[in-house]
Amino acid sequence: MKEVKQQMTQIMEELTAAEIGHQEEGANAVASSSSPTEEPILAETTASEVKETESSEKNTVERHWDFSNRKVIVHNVMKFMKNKETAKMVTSWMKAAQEKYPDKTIDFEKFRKPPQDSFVVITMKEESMCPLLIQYINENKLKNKRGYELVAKPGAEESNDNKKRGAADDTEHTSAPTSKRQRIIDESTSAARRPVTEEEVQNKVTPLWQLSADEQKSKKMTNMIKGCAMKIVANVKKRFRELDRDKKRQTVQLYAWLKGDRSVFVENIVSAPTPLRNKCEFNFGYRYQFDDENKEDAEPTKIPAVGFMVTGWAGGVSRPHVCQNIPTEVCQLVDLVDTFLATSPLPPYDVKDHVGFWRVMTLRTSRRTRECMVIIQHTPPSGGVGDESSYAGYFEAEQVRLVSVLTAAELQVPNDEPIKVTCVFFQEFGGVSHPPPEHPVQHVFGKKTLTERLGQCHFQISPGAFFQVNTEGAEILYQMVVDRVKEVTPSAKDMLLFDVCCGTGTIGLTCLKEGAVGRVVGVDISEPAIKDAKVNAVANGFTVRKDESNEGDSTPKSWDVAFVAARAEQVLSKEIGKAKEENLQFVAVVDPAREGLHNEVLRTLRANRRIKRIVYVSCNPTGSLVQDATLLCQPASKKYPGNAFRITSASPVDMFPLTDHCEMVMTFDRLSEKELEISS
Ligand SMILES: C[S@@+](CC[C@H](N)C(=O)[O-])C[C@H]1O[C@@H](n2cnc3c(N)ncnc32)[C@H](O)[C@@H]1O
Repeated sequence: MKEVKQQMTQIMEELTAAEIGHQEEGANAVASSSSPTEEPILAETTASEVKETESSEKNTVERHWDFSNRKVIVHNVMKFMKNKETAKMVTSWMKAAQEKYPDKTIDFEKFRKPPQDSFVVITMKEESMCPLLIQYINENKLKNKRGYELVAKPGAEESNDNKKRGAADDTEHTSAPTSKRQRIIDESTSAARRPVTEEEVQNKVTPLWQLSADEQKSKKMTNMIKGCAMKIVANVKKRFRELDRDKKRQTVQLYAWLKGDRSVFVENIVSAPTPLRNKCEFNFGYRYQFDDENKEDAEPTKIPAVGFMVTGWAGGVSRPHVCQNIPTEVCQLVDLVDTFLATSPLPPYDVKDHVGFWRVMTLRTSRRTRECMVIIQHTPPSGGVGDESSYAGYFEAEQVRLVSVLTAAELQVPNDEPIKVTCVFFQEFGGVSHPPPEHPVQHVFGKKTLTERLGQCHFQISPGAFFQVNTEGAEILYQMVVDRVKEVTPSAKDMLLFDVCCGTGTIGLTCLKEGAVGRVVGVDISEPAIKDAKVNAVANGFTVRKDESNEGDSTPKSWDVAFVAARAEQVLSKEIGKAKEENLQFVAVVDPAREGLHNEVLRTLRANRRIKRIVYVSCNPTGSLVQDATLLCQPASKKYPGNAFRITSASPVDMFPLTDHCEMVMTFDRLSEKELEISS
């Protein structure tokens, strides 16, 4: 504790307000097309160009990809679209997204559309606009002219692979366009190819693998203090200054809690006892074997395989065995699938040219319940996007053969009985990028869910439902939430918990089981997760509220839990309204995805005075948590009414040892009228 306080003081001294302010994105390196005959490869068009002259077909060639946090990539757009046509399409998305989120500003700065590729990269004016555009495109299931669904993703997510492809890609893109199949052949025989080293795999998957546990903790602590806690304080103070400048408003004095040096004290980080993941995702592709690595123009042998694609398609697939966060039973399954692929007539899917069959393998394992779920994603047997091949003749036989390989396996686990595969799903996906979580799966073997034990509860998990990826870490995280909820409980039975973004109901049900609250209302956008949550409630001994759509249901009137499958921003206010009819106190736990909470959810939480405490579990503490915390703590406004909150605890939990990620449990307590009083 002392150590952390010293660290905090030191950082406070080092850091000026300017340093923790918003960092502007670096300028893009853009070079003009050198030759008029050269095929313009990466056309970039700014929003002002679109607005000023729609007819402008100005193309420039960008030497380097720039995938910063303000970028959105939309896959499955038509190839060879004219610049004017692309501009029209992008502008129409902005307009529609703006209509959907009228209280936000959504606009883009520029876009790039490589003519022969089926994606467009859009640079938004601000980072916060990206999730809104992504949400609009993905949720509305926009389609291209051929009827393929568009898939929008944050540019940052695709940055690493593409950045690492770097120079090789530039060369390839600036040469004359070649046919898809020719390019595959060229690639596979490229003399420039080299084997990806084990160190590169570790650097990509577990970037902190060379640091000791203490060094990792110290690095993450600094990030949580500088990149999260201090940023929030700086942002809230900035809001006060802005209000001060706004003459129309009454001046609001800085709240007392923001005045000290240590407005937010960050507790010492607690780490998961093991880095092992319970969910691993691998790509199908080729492993390149070099018989003579020393030979300059050595040509590799292509071996179909499943594993990590750490340097993009060109680098091939690498074995995950060197990564310390991948359990041994998972590596054994990877080996088995590699052996299967060696004799499979169906090729791995080429993520670059969108041909081939086997795409992604997802494994979920539980060492506690000894279960293992396998999900195999593949292109439609009739061929994927732009793929003229047909795999239908082989698919059924190969499916049967793979299932029998998987289910015959006895996966050895240290000091325990072997684990067997308990369920297998296939997932047909014809899009270019990743399917959304609700994309259907086809059950082909065994159980339909995986069961995991956490604390005193057990949970069933469907293929499309979210579940924390580090079981032991999740137990620590949830206990922390239970403790924070218990702190405000005068009498647990009178306390109702709103579990916002509840997934399979884990947090709410754990709080109920631990006697921290008397009732839970959980909301999650994912239907499979909510179905699981309802089953989990009953399996753990609780009564589920009668579903209003299910008239004649014999569920008793008194209930312990209600789980609602909907967007939190659409139903939270209504659910709070219903709960107000009963004489209960409220506490909220929010655990959103990386984009953070929708503004409507933040507004609802602020406006409802009965919510005195919010426990915020964040997987993006230096990003969306900073924004959301600022909105909860800034002075009341028309848009965000209700007494502000203050941060009363900030506890980092390292759920992802060896990686840069860290989870934060932050407690927000509502300021009383007295605490809001103007003080000088
Ligand atoms: C980080 S997970 C947390 C799940 C759960 N609390 C747990 O610990 O397992 C985030 C959850 O937010 C859900 N989600 C995403 N957007 C949402 C929205 N707009 N409304 C409600 N839930 C949402 C996802 O389906 C996912 O289950």
